[in-house]
Amino acid sequence: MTTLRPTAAKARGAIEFAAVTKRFTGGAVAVDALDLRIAAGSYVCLLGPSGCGKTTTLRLLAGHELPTTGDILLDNVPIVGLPPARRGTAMMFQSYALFPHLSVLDNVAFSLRMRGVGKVERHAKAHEALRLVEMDTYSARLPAQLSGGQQQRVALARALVTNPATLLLDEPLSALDPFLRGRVRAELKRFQRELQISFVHVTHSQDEALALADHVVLMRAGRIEQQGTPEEIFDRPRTAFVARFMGGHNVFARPDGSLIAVRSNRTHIADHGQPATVTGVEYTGTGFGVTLAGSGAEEFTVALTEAALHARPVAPGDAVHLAWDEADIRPLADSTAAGH
Ligand SMILES: Nc1ncnc2c1ncn2[C@@H]1O[C@H](COP(=O)(O)OP(=O)(O)OP(=O)(O)O)[C@@H](O)[C@H]1O
Repeated sequence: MTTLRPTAAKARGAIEFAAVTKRFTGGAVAVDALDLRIAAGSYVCLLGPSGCGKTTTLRLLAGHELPTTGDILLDNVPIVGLPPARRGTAMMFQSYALFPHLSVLDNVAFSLRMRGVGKVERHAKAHEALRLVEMDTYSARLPAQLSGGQQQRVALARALVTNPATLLLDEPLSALDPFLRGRVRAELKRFQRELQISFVHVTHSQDEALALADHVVLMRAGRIEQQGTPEEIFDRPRTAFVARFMGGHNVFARPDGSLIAVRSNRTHIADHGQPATVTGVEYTGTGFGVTLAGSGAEEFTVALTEAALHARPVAPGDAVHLAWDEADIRPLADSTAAGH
């Protein structure tokens, strides 16, 4: 019997999208000539605004959609011609997708039953998957008799029971309250490390992507706007879109029309510099967030420590200047002429 935990230290789940385009009938191009390589055993977050093609990318990998053109490989095997159950992928659905009338054990064993696996073997594998997520003692319960976090772990066991090389997760944390979200997030990361398979996780949340991913892929209109480690994406935004989407940055236009990004916590309120008017001051718990309006339609934010605000108080309506250090400038590839 195959085991869910790797015996040898061999990572699985290397993914390659080669020039993949998905055009839906009616003409919408959801994924546009996507080239993407994901290393085996890595945690990848697909991030981007609504409609940018994240879910379609995941569904192409799962086999729930077929590409219009291009190839997809999993561990060097072309998978486009394979049905979802034979691809080596598994999708983790929201915990509310558990069958309410089936026990935890039967929920987890369900996909094996669909594949014609005999009762003894499927129960053995379901118990193993439940042990992995520390839920085996609950195997006789119904989903309604579990907490939200426990249901989420059962949903994870249900996806892992087929021993996939890559686990696909579409907004897995969005239905959870903030406390549980943090806990389940930490567990997902731990399971991914232990299993040494790749996780491809679709999210709207910048924080989630930064906290979880080894590799962040930020999409825009069916293409990759920027990809890299969380630090690279956050600290070295390539375009104004990335700086704005990731948040925590201000985008300033220089007199020559070029754009730069400066982190909100490196933007200072000063005597000279870019003129701006304070529009709000909010306590954030770790300090204060000051929002400001520029001369045009621009909006800026400055993150101040409590000490900095008290040393130089500001209030809505104040006319101030914004300044930054040379070392904190991140030049952006686009310019005001590009229409941002
Ligand atoms: N079955 C479909 N038929 C036609 N167009 C579709 C279909 N599914 C998605 N699209 C379109 O493809 C584009 C990408 O959709 P997709 O669901 O991949 O985006 P997303 O980034 O996951 O968005 P969200 O964050 O809102 O879920 C959108 O413009 C969407 O309207």
